[in-house]
Amino acid sequence: MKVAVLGAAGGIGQALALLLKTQLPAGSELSLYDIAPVTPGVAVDLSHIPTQVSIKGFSGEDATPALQGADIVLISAGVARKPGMDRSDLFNINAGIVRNLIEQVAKTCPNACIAIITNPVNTTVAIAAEVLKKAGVYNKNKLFGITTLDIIRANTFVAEQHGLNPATVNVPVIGGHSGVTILPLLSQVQGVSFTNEAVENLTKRIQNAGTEVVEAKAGGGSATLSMGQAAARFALSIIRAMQGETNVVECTYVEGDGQYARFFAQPVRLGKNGIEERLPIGDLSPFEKNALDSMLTVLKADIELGESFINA
Ligand SMILES: NC(=O)c1ccc[n+]([C@@H]2O[C@H](COP(=O)([O-])OP(=O)(O)OC[C@H]3O[C@@H](n4cnc5c(N)ncnc54)[C@H](O)[C@@H]3O)[C@@H](O)[C@H]2O)c1
Ligand SMILES: O=C(O)C[C@H](O)C(=O)O
Repeated sequence: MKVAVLGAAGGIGQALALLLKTQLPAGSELSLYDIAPVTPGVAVDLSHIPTQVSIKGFSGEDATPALQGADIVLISAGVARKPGMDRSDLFNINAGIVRNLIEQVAKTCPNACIAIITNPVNTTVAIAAEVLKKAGVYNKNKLFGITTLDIIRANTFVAEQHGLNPATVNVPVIGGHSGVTILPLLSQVQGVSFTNEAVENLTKRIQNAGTEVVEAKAGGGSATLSMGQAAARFALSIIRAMQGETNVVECTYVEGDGQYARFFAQPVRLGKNGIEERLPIGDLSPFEKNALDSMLTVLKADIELGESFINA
């Protein structure tokens, strides 16, 4: 199993690489790429951790050497938010970075599972899909936007509020990964009930949690460590499913049947070839139905922006 991390010298990339070096199955290969010259050094640093995971680092303009033979490509290359910015403000820089990297993935490891962290995720995943389509190698079962950070935040906040062990809480989060498009389904949390006021407040906090970190870091970037953990969990789930474990389910932003929007975050069952089954979002409360209806204009516009970036 070979996992490539693109953007590996960044805040997320380094945290993610550390978690993968210590948690990937024995015999795996970890390949780190970033435009930053420090990247081979990050790999040397991690290589001193005694695990049965081999690691190499690559820098410069060409990602190809890092991508040769990759089964999974995780992309966090790009710029992060500063206070006062929305994720959509990152589009101008990150759209071109994702396009360029996906073109190289399409040529070098077209059968890999590709998971995108780079914001704005609602749009960068659409960009990736269109680049892969143009190259004739798009497989909608192997392209993911990572929204796991929304799930782990929701689990943490619910557990804190109700005095529970967060490891036992599972909040499905659907829609997309920005503002109102992030919709936690609190009505589906087993064994916990919420007042209407608590649902509104918690939903807002989960939607705003990225901004909470951006403001707390005061110009020093956005979530990196929690995102490293979220991306590692998602990557390890893909790997467990590829290696034959059954019933591995994660919420992730994927191309589905288009019932709500072309791309939509929903639970999926992972398998040997990426998505095995897109699972239903289940019953929604009146609050959640209303929130779902109201997010769709924003989500569809985010997706169209990505599609037209490639096809215009
Ligand atoms: N999906 C999510 O839930 C989520 C959560 C947190 C952050 N993010 C996003 O992840 C991205 C990265 O965040 P970060 O905090 O790691 O930022 P960072 O600035 O710390 O790291 C980004 C890295 O990308 C590299 N890079 C830039 N252009 C590149 C290119 N063309 N090729 C290869 N590497 C390139 C930089 O050298 C840097 O090392 C941002 O867009 C951020 O908004 C997403
Ligand atoms: O909020 C950001 O800009 C980064 C990320 O999308 C997050 O949710 O923390």
